[in-house]
Amino acid sequence: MSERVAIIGGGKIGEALLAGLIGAGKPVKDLVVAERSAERSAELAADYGVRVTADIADAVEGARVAFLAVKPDAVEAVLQALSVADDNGELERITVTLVAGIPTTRYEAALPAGSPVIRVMPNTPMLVNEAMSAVSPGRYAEDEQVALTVRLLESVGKVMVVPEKLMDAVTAISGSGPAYFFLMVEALIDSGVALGLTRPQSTELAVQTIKGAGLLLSESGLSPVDLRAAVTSPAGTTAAALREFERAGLRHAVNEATVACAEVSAKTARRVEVEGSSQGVQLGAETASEQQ
Ligand SMILES: NC(=O)C1=CN([C@@H]2O[C@H](COP(=O)(O)OP(=O)(O)OC[C@H]3O[C@@H](n4cnc5c(N)ncnc54)[C@H](O)[C@@H]3O)[C@@H](O)[C@H]2O)C=CC1
Ligand SMILES: O=C(O)[C@@H]1CCC=N1
Repeated sequence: MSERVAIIGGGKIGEALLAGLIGAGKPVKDLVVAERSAERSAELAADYGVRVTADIADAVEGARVAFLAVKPDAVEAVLQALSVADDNGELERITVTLVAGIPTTRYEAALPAGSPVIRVMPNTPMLVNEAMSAVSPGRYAEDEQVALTVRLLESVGKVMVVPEKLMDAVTAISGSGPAYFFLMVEALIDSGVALGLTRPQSTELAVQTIKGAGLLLSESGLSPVDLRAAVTSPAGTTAAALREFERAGLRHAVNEATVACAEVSAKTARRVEVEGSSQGVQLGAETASEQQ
């Protein structure tokens, strides 16, 4: 892993990628972060010993891969900076976007003709090398460039290659998914306190339970249905709890939540375009709906 990697945007997901790559053995000298917030830059430089610059062109100079980890509404400014950055000569730079909802066609329209673009939907467990990342190659990305991107992402978790039309669904399951489980654990901790546990007791019980349940699911090879059945004794305590979840419409809530998430993802490119044009920002020619 000697390729130089630039991360543009040192926020939550940019830091997760940075921490994950360093944890996986990527030398800090091969990493650079472009971050516009001075406060955030100082934090990242102090915590990871990585070079941080506010200048995107400086960050991507000589980089084999440029990961984009800014919010969707900052993408256009980053693309403008990238389009004026020197090309890498022989070394073709791969633009790997971690941004939700903006299609590869948008980047391809703004970058020099034929630039390889790869869209990725990661998640924050990348911080502990347990990411789930879905990868969709753009039309100019070559197999070797996809393989390099997959290899980098595999060093911080699991990777699945999917057609780009599935990215909204992926975002609704794994991209935003960690938040659903954190909400569940939050509610479980509060419930434990209401039942008489101290908050530290309830937190330890709930956190170890979600960790153990996740490991059991991923390592046993059994389905969630079988594992749930194994916990549920006839006329027992679990059956009483599950009946209340069903009565409250948990499955329906999960379904509605993921549909809402996917819809926001699908509308992101159009929203950014409308907001950008109302602020006089020019975006690339193609929209998400043209691409899908
Ligand atoms: N947070 C998450 O769980 C996930 C986020 N994503 C995607 O990752 C992207 C970033 O999300 P977060 O890390 O949560 O946001 P964030 O707001 O924590 O980080 C964005 C960072 O980009 C920096 N930035 C903005 N414009 C810049 C520029 N022109 N040059 C340099 N730095 C610039 C900001 O100062 C900020 O530190 C989003 O597009 C989101 O859709 C994808 C999967 C999961
Ligand atoms: O909430 C968001 O928009 C981002 C994308 C996936 C996870 N977080």
